[in-house]
Amino acid sequence: MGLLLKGGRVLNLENGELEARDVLVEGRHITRIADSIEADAHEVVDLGGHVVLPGFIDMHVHLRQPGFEGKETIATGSQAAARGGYTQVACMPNTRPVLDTPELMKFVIETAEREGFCTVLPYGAITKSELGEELTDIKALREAGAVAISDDGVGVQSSSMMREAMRVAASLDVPVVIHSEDEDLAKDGCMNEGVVSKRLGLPGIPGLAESAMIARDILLAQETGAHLHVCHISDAWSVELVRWAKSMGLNVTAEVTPHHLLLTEAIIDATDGADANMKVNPPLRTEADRQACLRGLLDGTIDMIATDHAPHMEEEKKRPFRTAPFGFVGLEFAFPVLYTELVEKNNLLPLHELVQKFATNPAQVFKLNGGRLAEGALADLTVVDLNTERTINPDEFYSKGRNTPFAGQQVKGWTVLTVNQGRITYQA
Ligand SMILES: NC(=O)N[C@@H](CC(=O)O)C(=O)O
Ligand SMILES: [Zn+2]
Repeated sequence: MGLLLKGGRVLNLENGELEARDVLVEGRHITRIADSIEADAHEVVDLGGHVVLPGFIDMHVHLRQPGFEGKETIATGSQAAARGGYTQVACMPNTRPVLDTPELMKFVIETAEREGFCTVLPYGAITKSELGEELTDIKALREAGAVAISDDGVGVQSSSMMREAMRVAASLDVPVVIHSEDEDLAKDGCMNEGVVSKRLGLPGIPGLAESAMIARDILLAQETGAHLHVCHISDAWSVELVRWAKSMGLNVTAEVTPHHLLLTEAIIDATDGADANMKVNPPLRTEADRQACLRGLLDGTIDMIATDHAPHMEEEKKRPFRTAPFGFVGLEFAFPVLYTELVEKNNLLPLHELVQKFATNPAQVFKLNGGRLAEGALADLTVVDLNTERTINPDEFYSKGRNTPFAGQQVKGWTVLTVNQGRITYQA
């Protein structure tokens, strides 16, 4: 018995047309897409004209397991992902212990298969315990299923260590995914360095702490031939550097978060730094930085959207701005908030181009099986309602995290159905 999705409109990812089609899923694959498919002998879901998209892929999430299960688990985080229309997420290794061994790759993959609601692709750490002192066994991590390597949460400070990591990664065709942060420049800042941090008397993190590291790593990627992927880009010069690297033909890619595309430090200014739910790393920056990120996304300098879903406990986020942990949740509303702001309200790009940044591009860049809607493709898909406006309400989250500055916003584009490898993982 197959799963028959009747009466949906399938998005043509090339030309943006919405085509009235039925979609038949058998086993883990899409077996037919046609004007009308006979319903007998299949489980039928009526899509009522809603829009069928390839399942979203998020290359930057924190699932917190093992070690910080109070913040999130593989089960709750992947369920949040499914609710947000995601079918694949790549989880960062800044857990406890850090994901730096083949056994831990196996632990994440098997826990997700047993308890999860989407495909979970673990990152292996670049250095043991993310201490920046000793390289992990990158080959063994890859063989155990690491999607790429990253020390996300911290930057690799030592240039020679990063150079060696890129040499090994290049020889194994493993992407190097960087949290670019020069700790010496970032010191113990808690927000963007500038007029607002000065007014509030809070220690700042300059944009340079990010861009200087990106410059270093682009040069190392040039020398070693590694594929360099830049995480959560937030600064105008960083975007410029990635644009330059691409123009030189280097294998450099980048992601941006919904918050760096839509928010600035002005929200911290307006609330006098009283709410640590506005604290994230890299920090919300200036309007000029935000515009640069937006331009980078629109002209293809930035390849994809990633949420950097980073759940923390409510008590932790109630601490003063200076001492609360960095991070926002994002999986459950990333698509609606960007669809509403970029496509619906401001007409900055068409729907199918936004979807490319949510699905097609991450699949292509990281060579994943996904991001396609076609007969024979993996049945990873999401169905969204582009008409109904609803409020982003943290009380409804499947994630254990409630920490988001987007709470209360009214947005459209909510997922009504998610299918991961033929299995319904979310239904509104
Ligand atoms: N982004 C954040 O503010 N926090 C992330 C770490 C990270 O992605 O750098 C976290 O693990 O909480
Ligand atoms: Zn990071």
